[in-house]
Amino acid sequence: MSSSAAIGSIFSGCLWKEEARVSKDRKRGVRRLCVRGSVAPLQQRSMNVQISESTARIGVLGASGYTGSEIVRLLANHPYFGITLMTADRKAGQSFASVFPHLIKQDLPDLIAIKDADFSNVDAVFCCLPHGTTQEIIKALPKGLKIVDLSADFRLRNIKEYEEWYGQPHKAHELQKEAIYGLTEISREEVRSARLVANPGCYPTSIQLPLVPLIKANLIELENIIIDAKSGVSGAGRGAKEANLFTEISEGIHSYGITKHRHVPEIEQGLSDASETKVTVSFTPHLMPMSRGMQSTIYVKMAPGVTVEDLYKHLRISYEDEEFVVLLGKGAVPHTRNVRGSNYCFMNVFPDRIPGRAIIISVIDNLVKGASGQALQNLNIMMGFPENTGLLYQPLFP
Ligand SMILES: NC(=O)C1=CN([C@@H]2O[C@H](COP(=O)(O)OP(=O)(O)OC[C@H]3O[C@@H](n4cnc5c(N)ncnc54)[C@H](OP(=O)(O)O)[C@@H]3O)[C@@H](O)[C@H]2O)C=CC1
Ligand SMILES: CC(=O)N[C@@H](CCC(=O)OP(=O)(O)O)C(=O)O
Repeated sequence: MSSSAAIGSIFSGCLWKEEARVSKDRKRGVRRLCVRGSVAPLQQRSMNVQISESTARIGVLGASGYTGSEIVRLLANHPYFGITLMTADRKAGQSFASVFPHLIKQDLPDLIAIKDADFSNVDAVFCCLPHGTTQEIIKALPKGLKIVDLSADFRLRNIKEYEEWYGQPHKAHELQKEAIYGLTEISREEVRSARLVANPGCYPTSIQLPLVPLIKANLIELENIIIDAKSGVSGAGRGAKEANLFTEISEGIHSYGITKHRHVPEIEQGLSDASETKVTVSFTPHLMPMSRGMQSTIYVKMAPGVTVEDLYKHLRISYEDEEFVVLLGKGAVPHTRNVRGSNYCFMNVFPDRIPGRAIIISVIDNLVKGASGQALQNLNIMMGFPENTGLLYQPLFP
């Protein structure tokens, strides 16, 4: 797809009132959503976005997994992206609807093995594969493709650090240099011109969104950042594991990866970039008996003379123009259930009872802002579309 055939300029923050129906663009082999709709500008911030009438052809690698299927769900409301390729491993050869019956209404290609994939029919891919399998697969993809990789394989700039924390050799050093870390609100401009985006991990997304602006503004101390985080079980993927059985997870919570979780270097990389000095954190994740959702509770010491009101004001200024990051009203507690199924990050900041300290709470849906939603936000930017396209799903409640 080329976005050069401009037919108009639109506004960022558009609210699409959609009437969608599925049809098939036979010439391009795209099964797509045709959208008739009107654009209601929410903010008059013209971006002169180049809109083409043609639909970008999307491949979803690992479509039989949780993040892959979440991409498919989100693309149901995307007017410019149509899925032409879906791959699986064990489930190759099956229809997508037989693996995910809840998405039966979408007209989709069958799941095939990556070795049988024809990429001549694809403009961009979402790579939703386990880390460790991804580097060689991406290395072999045609060079013209835009790629958003949801795995951890290209998130760490320091190859040695990757090899240490992931316990395996990195197999695509050159690509690592090219990859842009796609925490959208923080690195939007670099994402715009990227060919390969490393989509952040779910915990690092929920943690960096509040901390990066506060660190950049020197409002918090860099020592003694303590992060207590909790995730729903879908964060562990769909593959069967004894530790993730209902009987192991329900009616209890437990910590895991204490001091050793793979997201530590990713969080520290982002916070160190923000402060331009090495930052270390204490990070302990927990598994919660819920299918989706993530909360990070972050304990920080404020810089001398700084108050919680200063943190609040700075977060408000940092995110007031952002569609997906929401600083709640003073005192309101972010709940994971209030962002479920949506691309929102809700956050807030509270005074600790210990003077000089603050408590920050950030919640996301691990599968949306923590994975597939942010991935779509990034690809929209890479392809020149408004970044909220297909992402205005409101949270599911209850
Ligand atoms: N779940 C989450 O909340 C988040 C996940 N991520 C990352 O996104 C990636 C995908 O995660 P998720 O969707 O949860 O994982 P799943 O285990 O649910 O899905 C993995 C997908 O990859 C396919 N697959 C597995 N092994 C191979 C292989 N060797 N070659 C080709 N395809 C393979 C599977 O196919 P099949 O099922 O047919 O065997 C499946 O489609 C991972 O790297 C994960 O760490 C990132 C942020 C959050
Ligand atoms: C509940 C659970 O198990 N969550 C996963 C994190 C999911 C994620 O973001 O994983 P990647 O960094 O591998 O992409 C974990 O802790 O490993």
